[in-house]
Amino acid sequence: MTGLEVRDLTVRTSGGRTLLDSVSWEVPFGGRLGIIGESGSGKSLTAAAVLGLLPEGMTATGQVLLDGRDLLTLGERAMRRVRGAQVAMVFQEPLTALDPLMTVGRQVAGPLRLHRGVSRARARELTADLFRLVRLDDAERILGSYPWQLSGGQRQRVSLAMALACEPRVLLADEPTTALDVTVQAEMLDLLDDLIERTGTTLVFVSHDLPVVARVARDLVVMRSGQVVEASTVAQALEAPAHPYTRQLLAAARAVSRLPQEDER
Ligand SMILES: Nc1ncnc2c1ncn2[C@@H]1O[C@H](COP(=O)(O)OP(=O)(O)OP(=O)(O)O)[C@@H](O)[C@H]1O
Repeated sequence: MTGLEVRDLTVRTSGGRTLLDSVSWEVPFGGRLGIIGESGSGKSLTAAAVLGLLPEGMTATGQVLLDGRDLLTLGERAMRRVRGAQVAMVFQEPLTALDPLMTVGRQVAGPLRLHRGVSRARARELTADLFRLVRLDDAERILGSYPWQLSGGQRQRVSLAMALACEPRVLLADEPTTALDVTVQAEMLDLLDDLIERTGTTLVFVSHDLPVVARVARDLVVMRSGQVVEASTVAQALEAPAHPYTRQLLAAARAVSRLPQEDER
């Protein structure tokens, strides 16, 4: 398949605990997959395994096929070329991804120079373009700002710009809007939706929040205790969830009334 395919991905701790148990899913290039599940279900570990960033001591078996090439077999050097350039990631809390001691302009320009081999001046221009792309007003000022000088929403836009800098084929987003307030969250999701649409980037969006996933994803994988319990489309899961756990997630989302009730749709 041309796309990203995870096949029988199993992750164990050095103590032999199985954290991911034969996880399989696929997303074609240009597709949008949402991975949903409660805290501890294995969503973040799945993303980490795809990027070759599992914590020390954990081992992964199975396959992570990007356009048919198994990323699990690559060494660290080869994986570093995949990360950022082919599969990029946006994290829940941008402060963990951003260096507090470096201006955000330099943090985005750095990988651009590395991966695209452009001059310092060109990298700065491209970074300003990216900041405008993620709708950061006053891109010039923001280039010279440190992460702590920006709002949470601005920081998340910067990390999105950083992730998109090398025009990755796949964008992995791990709860990228959870730390934001509801209005900023909605703006970020609209922005992400628009950018994905325009650039044709493949999206894998990880969240515990079904309404959020429903906004940006088309296909859906539901995880529980390290396993995939349901794989369908978002529309189908909202219409007729097959697994009791998916029904539970749906009921919980409807209880906080951010999804239409059945009789309203
Ligand atoms: N470094 C680690 N060492 C040992 N166990 C871990 C480690 N990281 C995660 N786990 C365990 O792996 C399981 C899956 O964790 P994971 O972080 O992938 O869940 P999640 O679905 O992303 O949850 P959340 O929504 O809270 O981020 C959990 O049981 C967790 O306790």
